[in-house]
Amino acid sequence: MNIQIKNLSKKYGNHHALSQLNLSIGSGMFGLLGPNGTGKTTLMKILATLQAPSSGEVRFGELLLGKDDHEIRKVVGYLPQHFGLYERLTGEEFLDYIAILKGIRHPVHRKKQIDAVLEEVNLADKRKFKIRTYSGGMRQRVGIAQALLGNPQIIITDEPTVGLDPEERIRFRNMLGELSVDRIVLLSTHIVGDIETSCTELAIMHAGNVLFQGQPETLLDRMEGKVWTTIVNKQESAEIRSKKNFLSQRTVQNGYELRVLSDETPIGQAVLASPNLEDAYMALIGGHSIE
Ligand SMILES: Nc1ncnc2c1ncn2[C@@H]1O[C@H](COP(=O)(O)OP(=O)(O)OP(=O)(O)O)[C@@H](O)[C@H]1O
Repeated sequence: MNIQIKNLSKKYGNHHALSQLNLSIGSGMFGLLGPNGTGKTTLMKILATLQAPSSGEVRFGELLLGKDDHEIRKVVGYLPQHFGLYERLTGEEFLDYIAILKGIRHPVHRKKQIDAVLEEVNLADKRKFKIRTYSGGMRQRVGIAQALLGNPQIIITDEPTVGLDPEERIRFRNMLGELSVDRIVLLSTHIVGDIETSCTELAIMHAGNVLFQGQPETLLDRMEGKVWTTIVNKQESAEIRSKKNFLSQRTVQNGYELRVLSDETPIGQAVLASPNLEDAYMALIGGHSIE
């Protein structure tokens, strides 16, 4: 299974949320990275058949969005950004309810699937606990469990790591990584760290467009020799930060460590740094082309 998106556009009134977007998504974990308001949720909703595009084409293998939506819903599991859980139900009861809504009618089939998904998200031992007792990470794992019911080939998650503490975030990402071994897992996020450690491929989105699609390593290769770091005082820092090639700043013991984008030494004492994904993200979002 793969997803082919061609010239996809979505307008809300006069606002272009997506503009002629092209993406090709194969199996594995695919990260969709972009600032808030950039159109990620709109794209996820379109892929989950919850919203129609204004124009363009989306194919899931042979299935065409808009024509084969009933079939597409069987191959797609979706964890929305704002996901309501029934606090009074146990994890198991909630999944049973969703399984019925998904049309898994036979109680034996339902039980088998619920057992399997609870194992997959590592919640089997908490199945009899009420959802109101679950931590943020456990709630997101129930969210993935419901998306997995029906055994879809594609799992779409919209900003699933927001609100998780660092440990939960890492565990959650690892779990998505395991699920992506034999599926497409789409992870939308504005957190660079989510992508850095877990995605085999990524797209960087900004203002309804895709600025880059490919492997994280490709992006890092393109940044090689262009990222410089320098330690400066407060006044120098303010000066550099006002320039277009400024990437990021970190407070250190003897001042501020700045990272800047440049084809040659930007200032005397700057040294060449090993580029990271955040550098690439900041450069692309800042309007620099990285070829
Ligand atoms: N139903 C709507 N009507 C009008 N404008 C909308 C609607 N939904 C989204 N938008 C606008 O479209 C743009 C893209 O929104 P979208 O929610 O897809 O972005 P996003 O990248 O997912 O951001 P966030 O993480 O904040 O949800 C935003 O400017 C948003 O205000």
